Amino acid sequence: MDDHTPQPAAIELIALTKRYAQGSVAVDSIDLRIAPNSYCCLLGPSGCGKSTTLRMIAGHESTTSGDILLENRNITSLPAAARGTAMMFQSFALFPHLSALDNVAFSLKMKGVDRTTRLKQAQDLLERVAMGHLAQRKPGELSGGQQQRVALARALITQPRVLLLDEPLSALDPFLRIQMRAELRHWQKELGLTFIHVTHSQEEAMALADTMVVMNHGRIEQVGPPHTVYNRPASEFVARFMGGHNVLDTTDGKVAVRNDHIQLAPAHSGSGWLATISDVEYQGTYVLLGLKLNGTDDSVSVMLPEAAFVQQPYAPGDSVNLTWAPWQAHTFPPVLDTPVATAA
Ligand SMILES: Nc1ncnc2c1ncn2[C@@H]1O[C@H](COP(=O)(O)OP(=O)(O)OP(=O)(O)O)[C@@H](O)[C@H]1O
Repeated sequence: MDDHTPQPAAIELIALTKRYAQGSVAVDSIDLRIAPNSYCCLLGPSGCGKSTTLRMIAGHESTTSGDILLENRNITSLPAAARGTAMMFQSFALFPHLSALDNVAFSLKMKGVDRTTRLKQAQDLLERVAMGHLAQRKPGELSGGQQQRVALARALITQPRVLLLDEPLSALDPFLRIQMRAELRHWQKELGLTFIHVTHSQEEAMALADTMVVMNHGRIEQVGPPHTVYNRPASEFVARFMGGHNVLDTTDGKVAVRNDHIQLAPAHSGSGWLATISDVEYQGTYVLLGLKLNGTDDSVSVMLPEAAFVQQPYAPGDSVNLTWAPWQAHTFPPVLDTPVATAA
């Protein structure tokens, strides 16, 4: 292979489609390439098809049509255990009555690997995730973070090329969730594997992903690094779904303006869009203002740094002028029939 040969994608989806018996299309002919050794988050509202996509990659759900390639190998019809993928589930789904060691060794036991070999491999993996000293503990005797590491070791024992994570953090309390996501990111880089993580949380996806895949109604709306998706949303849906944006109808068509890119001034002070403050929410480092555009039912949100708010404290009922720099009004690219969704 010469230096210019592109590396095969860790996972490539080609026109992947899932139609359930009742006729509804859960995943609608999606094309996607996921780069090797990357953290990819599938993100979207409930029902957009992200879990179905993950389950098809895992082999836990049949495909209606299309192909799934793992490092250029067509795995579409292979059983789950033969694909080179492993799955980590919500809340880690450890067996409560088994020790950490037996949890990790479990799938080797199912494969008929002898006891000495499987326990040795399980112990080695627990050492790798810094859990060797707690191998005999049961899940109930471990912290959330320790349980996550056992779940990771359990998923890794089959030596997958790609780890699939289905909302692994969603059942945790907010504090632990933030700690655990930092750990997941650390382990992905440390192990040099590709992680594909399904979440409905924009914040989680932005914190974790090298590549975000935003889905809606079974289709891919946008693929890209978090910074690009946030600053250059490909559609009105992405701008609204990612949050932090106002979608405004201007003479140039619809534009997205970040709520921290809108300037406020008292209404008598110049030209701009006239609005009335309806809500003031103190959030610590910033203050979030809700406004109604005068003469319309449209709402706008504006985020002010705390210091700016202290200098000019606005209150519900105040009339203000809204302005933004022209380069901070993001227009949407024309809609393509077939979304281009290449991340590798
Ligand atoms: N077994 C099934 N039979 C019929 N329809 C299904 C089945 N599983 C999922 N669906 C439908 O397929 C669509 C996509 O579902 P999917 O679970 O992939 O969405 P999701 O984005 O993961 O949502 P959530 O975040 O709520 O889990 C939904 O409309 C759902 O109702």
